[in-house]
Amino acid sequence: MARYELVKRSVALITLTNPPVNALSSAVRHAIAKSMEHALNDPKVKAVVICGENGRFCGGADIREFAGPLRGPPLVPLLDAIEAGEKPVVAAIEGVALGGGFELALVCHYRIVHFKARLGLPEVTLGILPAAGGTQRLPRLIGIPAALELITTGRHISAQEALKLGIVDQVTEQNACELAVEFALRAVAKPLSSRRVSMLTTPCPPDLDALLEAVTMQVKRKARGVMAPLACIQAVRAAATMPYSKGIKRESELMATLFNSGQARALQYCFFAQRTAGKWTLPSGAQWNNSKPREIRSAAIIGLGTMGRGIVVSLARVGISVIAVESEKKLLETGKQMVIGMLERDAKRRGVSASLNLLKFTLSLQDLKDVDLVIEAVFEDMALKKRVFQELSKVCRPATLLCTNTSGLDVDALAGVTDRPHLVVGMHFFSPAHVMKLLEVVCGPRSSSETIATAMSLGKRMGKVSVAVGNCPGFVGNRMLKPYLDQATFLLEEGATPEQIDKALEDFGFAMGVFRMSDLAGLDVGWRVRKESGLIGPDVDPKNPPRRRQGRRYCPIPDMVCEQGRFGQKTGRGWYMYDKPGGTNAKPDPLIQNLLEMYRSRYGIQPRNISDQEIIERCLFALANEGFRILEDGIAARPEDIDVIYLFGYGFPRHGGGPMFYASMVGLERVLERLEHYHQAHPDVPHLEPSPLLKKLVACGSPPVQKWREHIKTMHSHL
Ligand SMILES: CCCCCC/C=C/CC(=O)SCCNC(=O)CCNC(=O)[C@H](O)C(C)(C)COP(=O)(O)OP(=O)(O)OC[C@H]1O[C@@H](n2cnc3c(N)ncnc32)[C@H](O)[C@@H]1OP(=O)(O)O
Repeated sequence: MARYELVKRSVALITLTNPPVNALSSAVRHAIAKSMEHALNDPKVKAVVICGENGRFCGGADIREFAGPLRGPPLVPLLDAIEAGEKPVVAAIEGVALGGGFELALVCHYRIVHFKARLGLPEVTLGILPAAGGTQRLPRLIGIPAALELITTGRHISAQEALKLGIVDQVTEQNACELAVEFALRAVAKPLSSRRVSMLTTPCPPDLDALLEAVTMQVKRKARGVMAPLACIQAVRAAATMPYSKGIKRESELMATLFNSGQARALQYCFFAQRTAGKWTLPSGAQWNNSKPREIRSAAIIGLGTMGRGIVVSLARVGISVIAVESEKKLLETGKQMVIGMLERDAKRRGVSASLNLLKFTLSLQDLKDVDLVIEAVFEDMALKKRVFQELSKVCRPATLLCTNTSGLDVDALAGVTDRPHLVVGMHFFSPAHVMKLLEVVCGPRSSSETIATAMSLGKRMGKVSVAVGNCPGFVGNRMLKPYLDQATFLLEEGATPEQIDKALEDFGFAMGVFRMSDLAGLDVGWRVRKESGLIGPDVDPKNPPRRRQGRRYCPIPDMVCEQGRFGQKTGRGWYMYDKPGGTNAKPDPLIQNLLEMYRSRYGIQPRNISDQEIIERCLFALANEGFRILEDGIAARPEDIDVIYLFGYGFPRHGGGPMFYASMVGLERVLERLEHYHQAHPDVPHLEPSPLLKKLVACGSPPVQKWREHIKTMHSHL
């Protein structure tokens, strides 16, 4: 857990050895304590260097240990003792120094950093605060404003920024450990008192209260309802107003308010869920660690609409040559200009040069014969997509992977029109594709494991969080969206307004309420899907009651909104009104209010007061209920995958953990009871009928999310 060596006859070299990130597990803390004691008591040792094995200093506390009882030596006294020791201690930082790892570096008297290393206090992203003195030492070292920013955002910084801020003493391109040993030898004769950060006086700005107030407001605006950043601010205030001995107690009290909170549990769950999602597995036994992806050097994108343009940018900026295809000259030229602009802006922001040389624009599919992979991003129309796939089959070399960016159409039906169904897979990006981190990799029944591995690995290369899902209408994300949207529109019928529903969801923590999100996405997309699926238009049986379709409750209000040409932000009108087409400032529209009133009086609906609790329960429990069905159907392999999709693709608040984790946190019994209640009140809404899996889990004593898989029969997995 930590290796102890004497080097250069007088330097104790302590190497943390806890792969993969040298986390401070109880065993590691124990080993550090023992090694330090040895070093401080051995007269041969004049100085100490602490480093981490395999080029990684330390990734912080072992997050997995947070779930159980705390064991092993507590970190604060251990770190205080290192700082107080009479022999100079140098941290040799390579790779990462994060969280408790950064706090360990802060108690060392000197810090030598490799130029590629990253440092930071990301505890806030895990729902806690840096409680091993981080909130007390960092402000003393770099001042309140800079410390506040780092601690409340959890941002990682580069070695260069750390040097500029005064956190580290030297940045090196050499081996940091070797340099640290030299440095330690030179430090032996020097006094240590000014190197003990906890003994420094915090440089305090004259307008401390105003600064703290401004940061509090900013945090509340950015992360509504999130507790940890507010606790961080209070801890930093203590660093400014109290001596270290008192500040550290305050830090510990504040940590106690967070440590066992639901938000901390949710955020820590998200950390691991995100990593679990990459570990896809198929019933055949093929999985992430036994399926080799192909190398992709060149790709083609068909269609330069909003999605296509974002995908081109995502590929080109990671060094893949891209041929972009459009059907008309004018569309090609517009798309080209937009892609170039996007890439140039992106490159400027990242301080690199735009990879425009990787791009080629063409009107001819014939130009695609040699590419490694094609992503089709044409209009969401099955007949059109089939024509494209047939054509691609003829044009591309037999080994080319054919991918579709459809947001819900049958990937296997597309595979079926090609000469290579095993090389067909869905790559469902989210708009804007160069910004949104989610990628659903849709595995058709005939997609080969190599094809899936390639799509997953390409997603990772583009910086996406890729989740493997099965093939069904809407896949995971959009399939679950339907009951969520339905509940929102039923609530409109019953008396709520779009603003009220959005506010309840945004107060819950969603980045955007359902109606603002729909306005952003464009209301015409769903309208077209409803027409194609026979819910509206000439195929509807005239004898059908007006608010029922296909034997269940149906709300036609979204169709009425679209009939007025209100397609959302792009037309300047939707569920809200905007200053102009493309505007983003949503204001309640009296015309929508009138429409709702007329609608209710036409159908004799007496509007009622609807509580925020009912809004949250009906929307979110219906969402999770569909998630349970998706698990039963084998469309998602694990609840973590569903949660990751909602966190990264649909703005579900991280501190809620995702719809499935949220359901488990509320209590599955409670979710079941509320769904039964709402289904009784609305028997014509099948989505409110509790899923068999939910009932089964409750009957089994509501196991934690991580154990649900054991209760799912995978007989008919679609993955
Ligand atoms: C209870 C004792 C009291 C302690 C009091 C002091 C309190 C301190 C608070 C903290 O320190 S909280 C932890 C702060 N640190 C972090 O948030 C860092 C989290 N890790 C990362 O950001 C990244 O993992 C990384 C270090 C930047 C490396 O990224 P990379 O992409 O290279 O690898 P990953 O796939 O993310 O991780 C590999 C592997 O390691 C697991 N892991 C990473 N960090 C930790 C950790 N701190 N604790 C436990 N496990 C960790 C990760 O889950 C992966 O595991 P897998 O099994 O392969 O999925």
